[in-house]
Amino acid sequence: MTVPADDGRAPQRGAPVTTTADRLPHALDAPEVSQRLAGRRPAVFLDYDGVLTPIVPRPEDAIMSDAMRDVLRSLAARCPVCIVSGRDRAVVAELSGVDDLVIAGSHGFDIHDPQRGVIEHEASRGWEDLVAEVTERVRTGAAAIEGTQVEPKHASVAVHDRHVADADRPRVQELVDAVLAEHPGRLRVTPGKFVHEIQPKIDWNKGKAVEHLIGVLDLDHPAPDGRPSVPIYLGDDITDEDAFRALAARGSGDGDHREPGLGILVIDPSDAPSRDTAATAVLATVDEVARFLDGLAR
Ligand SMILES: O=P(O)(O)OC[C@H]1O[C@H](O[C@H]2O[C@H](CO)[C@@H](O)[C@H](O)[C@H]2O)[C@H](O)[C@@H](O)[C@@H]1O
Repeated sequence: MTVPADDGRAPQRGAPVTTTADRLPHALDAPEVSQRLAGRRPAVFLDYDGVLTPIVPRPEDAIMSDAMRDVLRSLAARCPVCIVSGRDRAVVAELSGVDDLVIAGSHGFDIHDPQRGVIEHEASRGWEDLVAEVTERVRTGAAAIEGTQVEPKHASVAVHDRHVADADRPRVQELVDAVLAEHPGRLRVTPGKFVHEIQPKIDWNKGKAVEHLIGVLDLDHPAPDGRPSVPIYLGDDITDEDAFRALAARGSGDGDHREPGLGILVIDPSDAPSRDTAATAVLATVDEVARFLDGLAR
């Protein structure tokens, strides 16, 4: 359960506090961030689109810059770094040009560590036939709607409507609704930017994936140099709020002595001032993300 940050009530113990984007401090100079990091080692979880690359009109053009790749390499030499994306894992690896980081693709359903191989979890399998059937259904249905782009993934299928005429957008929604109705209770749609993402209806999300990774990577024990790790998650989408909430809920008392994490929302607050968020701080652009990560790497 979440409670608003400033409604006059004290936050409930264990409940992540939410606020709006326009009230978040800026991560590059927020005492909330520097104090939380002091004497600790960051463990960094990064969304891809809108965080490591700017949002662009076509998904296949979101290629990570050489400068961002250099920043990630420097950071990964100092602390754990994982990419947690809605995209297919192989596509993240290709677009980022990075093959030595942990990547959680398909909204955290498909996790791979270059050292450990595929990281299994409770939602790792069981939905393959459903996703294959739905992908074909969506491909067929979307072919009749000009401007749609279907993106098949390991554990979901996305239908983009950024380039669909406004008059035709309701047809995309109708297609999505029809597909869901054909599989009652078995599918859900996750929100995104001009995209409908159809997934198996399983209690798994980026927040659960991050918690799972914290366990598998042993991040709740001190680093080799003795410092505790502070998990930090940077994301821009509504689906990233699951990760912000998961990190904010840590270390809230009642025997939970884990280091609380930091959520950093990547959004220009003037674009979405009233966006509810469980993040602790904000960065406005991908360039600011690079500066922030570069600071962590030093
Ligand atoms: O979790 P993320 O790594 O942020 O991925 C979220 C979705 O990103 C991609 O779509 C979005 O970015 C595209 C490129 O900038 C843009 O053209 C599109 O309109 C956006 O929706 C990706 O294609 C999706 O599969 C991801 O789920």
